[in-house]
Amino acid sequence: MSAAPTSSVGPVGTRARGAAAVEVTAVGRVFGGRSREVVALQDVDLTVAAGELVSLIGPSGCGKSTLLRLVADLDEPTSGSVRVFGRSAREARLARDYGIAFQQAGLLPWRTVRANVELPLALAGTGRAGRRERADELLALVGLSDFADHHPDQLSGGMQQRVAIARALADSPSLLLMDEPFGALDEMTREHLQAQLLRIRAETRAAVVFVTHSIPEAVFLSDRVVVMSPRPGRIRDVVEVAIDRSGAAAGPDDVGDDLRTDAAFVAAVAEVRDALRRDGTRRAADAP
Ligand SMILES: Nc1ncnc2c1ncn2[C@@H]1O[C@H](COP(=O)(O)OP(=O)(O)OP(=O)(O)O)[C@@H](O)[C@H]1O
Repeated sequence: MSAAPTSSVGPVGTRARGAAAVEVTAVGRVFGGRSREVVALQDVDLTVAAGELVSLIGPSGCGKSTLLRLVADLDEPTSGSVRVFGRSAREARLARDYGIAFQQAGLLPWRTVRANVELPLALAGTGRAGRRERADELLALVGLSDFADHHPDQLSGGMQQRVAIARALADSPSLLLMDEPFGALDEMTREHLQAQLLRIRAETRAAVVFVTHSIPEAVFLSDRVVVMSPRPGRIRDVVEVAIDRSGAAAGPDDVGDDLRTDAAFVAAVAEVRDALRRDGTRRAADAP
């Protein structure tokens, strides 16, 4: 694997003023040796503005997770470049520019639920009282206040995932990278957390890159839905979602029902579905 150069524009390690949250330029990622090459991504260009919420959707194996991992500096591109707030993905990771919530909750089993949520704050040097207050606030948000002193193995998979989401939000990151974070949850919890994500995003103005298999989820959450094609993974279509979310997720019990029945929502769902079908990726829409 040869990595792309990761030198920064501007002073090393500083966030470029006015820079996009994510700027992916001509990125390719090839796995394996010459005889068994898998071209997971090819010629991918994607810009996510500060504060924008962009979903990636496409059939299994089209490279959604790979793209997210490149942004998170968990992997390096074979070609092209990835920049986060104007600096390299590595510098952004070291500066804790983003929070991550992936399919696997990835909690530390020896720490309590609260201590897991507090972890990013501890790394950031937040004092004990501040950490506890923020963790308890986030655990209330994801409906787990009663489990703060439990350990992860005492929780269901869905509950563990909610802890991971709370942890990703702990340090109020400017960018959230989320890989099917609600995939394992029951429908009611999923809709609740989708609505809360909109609310959190409105409050924090964080940019979000969100991988999902669900067309309604992508449309409900996103300013733009990026439709990817099967291998080699490329961006084939971008659907703008111009729905008015100002009334969505008004309170903790709101699940965004008004938005989900809105004519513009229904039309956008149809548009994304058409885009997936045009690309011959009918299997992508496997969620309600
Ligand atoms: N570490 C790796 N080594 C070899 N091949 C890999 C590796 N990671 C991913 N791939 C391959 O790259 C392609 C893209 O995988 P990726 O996980 O990004 O797809 P995806 O769109 O997220 O899939 P899903 O929707 O099923 O999660 C697949 O063909 C996968 O087998």
